Amino acid sequence: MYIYKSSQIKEADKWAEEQGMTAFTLMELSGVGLFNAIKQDLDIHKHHFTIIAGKGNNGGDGIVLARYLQIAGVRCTLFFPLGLPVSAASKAHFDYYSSLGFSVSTNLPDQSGSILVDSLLGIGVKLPLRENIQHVMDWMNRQVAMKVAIDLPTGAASDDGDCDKHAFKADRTYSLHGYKPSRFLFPAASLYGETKVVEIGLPHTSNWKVRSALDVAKSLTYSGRNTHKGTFGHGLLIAGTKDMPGSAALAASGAVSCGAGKLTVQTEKEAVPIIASHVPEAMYQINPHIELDHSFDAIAAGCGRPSNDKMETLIEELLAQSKPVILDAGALYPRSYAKKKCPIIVTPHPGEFSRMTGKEIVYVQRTRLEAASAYAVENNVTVVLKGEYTVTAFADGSGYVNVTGNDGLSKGGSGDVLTGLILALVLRNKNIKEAVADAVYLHGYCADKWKEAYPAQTMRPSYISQIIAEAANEILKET
Ligand SMILES: NC(=O)C1=CN([C@@H]2O[C@H](COP(=O)(O)OP(=O)(O)OC[C@H]3O[C@@H](n4cnc5c(N)ncnc54)[C@H](OP(=O)(O)O)[C@@H]3O)[C@@H](O)[C@H]2O)[C@@H](O)CC1
Ligand SMILES: Nc1ncnc2c1ncn2[C@@H]1O[C@H](COP(=O)(O)OP(=O)(O)O)[C@@H](O)[C@H]1O
Ligand SMILES: [K+]
Repeated sequence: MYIYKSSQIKEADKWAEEQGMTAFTLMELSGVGLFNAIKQDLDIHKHHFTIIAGKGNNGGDGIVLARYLQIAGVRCTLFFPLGLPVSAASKAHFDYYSSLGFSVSTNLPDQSGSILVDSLLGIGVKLPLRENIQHVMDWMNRQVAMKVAIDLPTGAASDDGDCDKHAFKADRTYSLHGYKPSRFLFPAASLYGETKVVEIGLPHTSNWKVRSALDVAKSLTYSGRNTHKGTFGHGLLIAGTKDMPGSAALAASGAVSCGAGKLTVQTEKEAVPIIASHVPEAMYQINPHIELDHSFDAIAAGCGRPSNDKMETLIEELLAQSKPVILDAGALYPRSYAKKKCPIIVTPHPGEFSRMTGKEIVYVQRTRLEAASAYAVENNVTVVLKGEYTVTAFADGSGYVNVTGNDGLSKGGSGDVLTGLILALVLRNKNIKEAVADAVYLHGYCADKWKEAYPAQTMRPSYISQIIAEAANEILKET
């Protein structure tokens, strides 16, 4: 499924119009698409729909939906509390609707029917909400009904996570043509409820997508013939200290459980027996340097390591060699990647990303897609900006939003496991973009599997590696 900013939707509409697809027709396609999607999800004949429409094209979608519901014999009433439609396509649909003898009102009813549809504002919203609409929103939020938003909940921004305090709190949202970025950006994301995309027949042009099980399955099935441990790559994990051996153990377990052919852990001498007791498959190295002609196929560095001069020296060595490098935790600091000779993947959580970029965490969180993408393009690196709806942004401006994972992962050590998973999949898949996005998906999927069976709080980061096998099986079954 694709993600579109409001400017991209407007461009798509303009392009379609230039090809002869009028705004009136696009609105018809939106309305019929909404009707079909809602009919599929709900027993519409058992409900009474109250549709609250605005003066723009979001309101127009509500008018078309109301017509299809009325024609199907479903109880439906249409209200324009802000006044009658003003946009040309909405006016035309309003006239057609009225010509069929269906009535409308400009006053709010005493109470909503069992389904309340928010068709007030969509991507044309400019926050904050004006006073004239605030009381309408408050009335809508007070109603006891199933609350359904068209395109986006009124009062949520489209392209960032901003929202108004009077915004509509939807149980379900039907988004047209693609998700809007705010679906994945807090606080707006919490207004959407369950969200579905309604196709309206426009071709897809966005290079931002939500990663799906189908995309990931490829990574899990490749095995090959006549293979040996070298086939699946030799990874180097630079992680852990004598005080923090656990991070290295978690990342190493993640890497071997997810398919790394061979793994060497570079760590402090005192940490070796502890890590080895968790990961007997790994080999160990104490020398804290990387030679230019090393024999590893990919390197991950930083888990359980402090940010200090020693780390910076190591990173200079890493940037000078040519194999893919994953940088996490102590390896994440503001620096230039201009002289790098290798593909770089940085995996910050929002706090680390704020430290790397000098931007406030609140700003980072509200603009995660934009902020991660700008950094990836500017520095020619891959960015995995972690958290709920992890954003993976690539140097070519494209990216993925991840929808797997849950609060069971909100525990120290989850990020270390992810680094191990990314290392393993980068070793196995020459397509780094796929490898990174797949690792992020799989990591979250393991947590979702746990949460299906047990309370999220009982999840431990170390379980992720144990769940991978079953999770991989399920992903394959889903596709
Ligand atoms: N390809 C697709 O996906 C297609 C999408 N389509 C649909 O079109 C929708 C976009 O329609 P749009 O551009 O007409 O804007 P829309 O969201 O109706 O808002 C404009 C209205 O909001 C008002 N308003 C704004 N801010 C406000 C505030 N703070 N407080 C109060 N009022 C405020 C503004 O008032 P004004 O500023 O003009 O006075 C104006 O009346 C899109 O979301 C989708 O549903 C399809 O129909 C076609 C194909
Ligand atoms: N509520 C959540 N929903 C989805 N993923 C989450 C959630 N909380 C944490 N995670 C994931 O868990 C991992 C935490 O990483 P990080 O903050 O680096 O932890 P640590 O450094 O302690 O290992 C990230 O992959 C993040 O996306
Ligand atoms: K809406």
